[in-house]
Amino acid sequence: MDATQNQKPAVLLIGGLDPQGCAGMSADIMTVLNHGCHPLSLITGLTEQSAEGLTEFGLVSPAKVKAQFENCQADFDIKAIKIGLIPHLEIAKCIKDILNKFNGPVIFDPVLGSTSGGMTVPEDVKNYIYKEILPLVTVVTPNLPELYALTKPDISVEMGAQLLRQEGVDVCLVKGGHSDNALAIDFVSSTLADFYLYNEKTAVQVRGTGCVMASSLASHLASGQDIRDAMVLAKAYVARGIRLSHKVGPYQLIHHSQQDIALVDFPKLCYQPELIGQTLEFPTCPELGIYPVVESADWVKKLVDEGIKTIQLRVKEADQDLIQQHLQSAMSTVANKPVHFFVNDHWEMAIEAGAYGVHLGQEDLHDANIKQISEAGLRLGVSTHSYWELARALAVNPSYIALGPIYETTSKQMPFSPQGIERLQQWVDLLNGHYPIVAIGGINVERAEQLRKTGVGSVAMITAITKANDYQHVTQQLLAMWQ
Ligand SMILES: Cc1ncc(COP(=O)(O)OP(=O)(O)O)c(N)n1
Ligand SMILES: Cc1ncsc1CCOP(=O)(O)O
Ligand SMILES: [Mg+2]
Repeated sequence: MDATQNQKPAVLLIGGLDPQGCAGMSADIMTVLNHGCHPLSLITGLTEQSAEGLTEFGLVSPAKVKAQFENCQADFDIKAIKIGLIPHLEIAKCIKDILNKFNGPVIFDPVLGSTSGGMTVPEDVKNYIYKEILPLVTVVTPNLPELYALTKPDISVEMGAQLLRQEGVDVCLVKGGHSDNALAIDFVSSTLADFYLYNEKTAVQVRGTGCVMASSLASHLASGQDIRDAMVLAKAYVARGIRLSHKVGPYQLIHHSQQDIALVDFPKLCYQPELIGQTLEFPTCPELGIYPVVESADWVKKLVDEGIKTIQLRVKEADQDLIQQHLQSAMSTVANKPVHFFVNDHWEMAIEAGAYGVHLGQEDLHDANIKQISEAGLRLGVSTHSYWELARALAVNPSYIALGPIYETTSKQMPFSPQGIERLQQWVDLLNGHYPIVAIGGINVERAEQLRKTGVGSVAMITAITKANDYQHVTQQLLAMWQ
C-alpha cells in the first residue's frame, strides 16, 4: 500500500509567532489540527505584541526559513499553503521562491499589522506583496482595512477585489466583519462567480478570526473540498468559534472544535447586494414521503390513483402550450384531493394555476421572481448539490431543501458526482427540525429503505417508478415502506 494513503493532509503554514498564543501561527496550528489536517509551520517573524498593540516584528533568517521549507517538502506531500504575516522584504522574497516550487492552492491572509494596533508592514514589503506574491496566490482574504491598505482607502469591496484579482489572484474574499453593519458580510470575487456570504454578527471582539478563517479555508482545500464549499465551511467554522468564544487573559478567543457545524453558524449566500439579509417567507410543508417526479399529466393521474400524496410535474418541453395543457389536466386530477402538487421550473404557470408549490434548481433561482412566489403563497422547494448551494438555499428560506444526486442517475446529466448516504446524513443532521429534506437521484425501493434510516423525510424518484415493469407494484412497495 502507498505509505501516503490515509494520511492527514499536510498544510504548510507560513506566518508570524504571537507569543501570547492568540493569533498568527498558534491560531493557525489549532485550526488546522481541528480540521483533521497536519500543520507544518514556517515562522516569518518572532513578534512582540500585547493588548496594547504590536511593537516588534522580530527578525528571522530567510536562509533558515528556506532550509525549513526544504525539510518539510522532502518529507511531506504538502496539500495547501496558508500565508499570514510577511514582515520583511527578504522573507517576502523567500516566500516567493517557496510558492514557485509549489503547485497546489495558496491562501494568503494579508496581515499588515495587529488588530490591536501598533506597527504595520513597511511600504516596500506591501509593494512586493502586490506585484510579486499576489500573482502566485489562489485565494487572498483581506479584511476591510487590509483591502484599503493594499488598494485605495474607502474603495468599494467589489472594486477592491477586482483590483487584487487583476494582479493574478484567482479568488478574492473580502471579509466585512470590520464594517459597522449588523451582518458580517464577506464579498467573494472569482472566475466562477461573484457573491456575498453573510451571517449575524456578534457584539464581541474576538482575536485571531482572520487567521482562523484563512487556515480553515486552507485545511478544507487540502482535504479536497470544492473552493466555494471551502469558503462557506470556513466562514461557518469562524462563526461557531465566535459564538462559543471564551475569555483568555485580556482577550476573547475563538473556540476550536472538530464537531459538526450547527445551522445557526452556517452563512447565507446571495448574488446581489440588495438581497443581503432579505428574508422571504414560504408556507411550511410537512415531510413529503414518497415523492415521484413525472413528465406528464397522465402519470400524475396514474400515481394519484395509487395513493401518492406528493408529486411533481416536470415537463422538459419547450412548447409552452403543451406544458400548460399538462398542468391544467394535472390540476384537475389533484383538485380537492389531499395531494401536495409541485410544479418544476414553471413558477409563473404554477402561481396562475394555484399549485401547492414550485420546485426550483439553483439556476432557476437566478431567473425566477421568488418574492412573487412567496407573495402568492406557494411552497418552494430548492435543489442543492453542495455546501455553497445549501448556503444559497438558506438565504431563500424555502419550504423544503432537496439534495441530489444521492446515487448515479440516468435521468439527468449533472456535473456532480453522487453525494452518497454519508452526505445525506450530514444534511439531515444539519437541517432536521429546520427544513424538510428531500433526497433525489437513483433512488429505488431497496435504496429508499436504506435512506430512511438517515431520518430523511422524503425520497423523490423518476426512473424507479416511471420505467418500472410494474409501476403499481413499485409504488405500493414504496408507500408501504414509508408508512
Ligand atoms: C424534488 C426535486 N429535487 C431536485 C430536482 C431537480 O431540480 P433542478 O435542479 O431544477 O433540475 P430540473 O429538475 O429542473 O432538471 C427536482 N426536480 N425535484
Ligand atoms: C432531476 C434530478 N435532480 C437531481 S437527480 C435528478 C434525477 C432523478 O431521477 P432518477 O430517480 O431517475 O435518478
Ligand atoms: Mg429546474
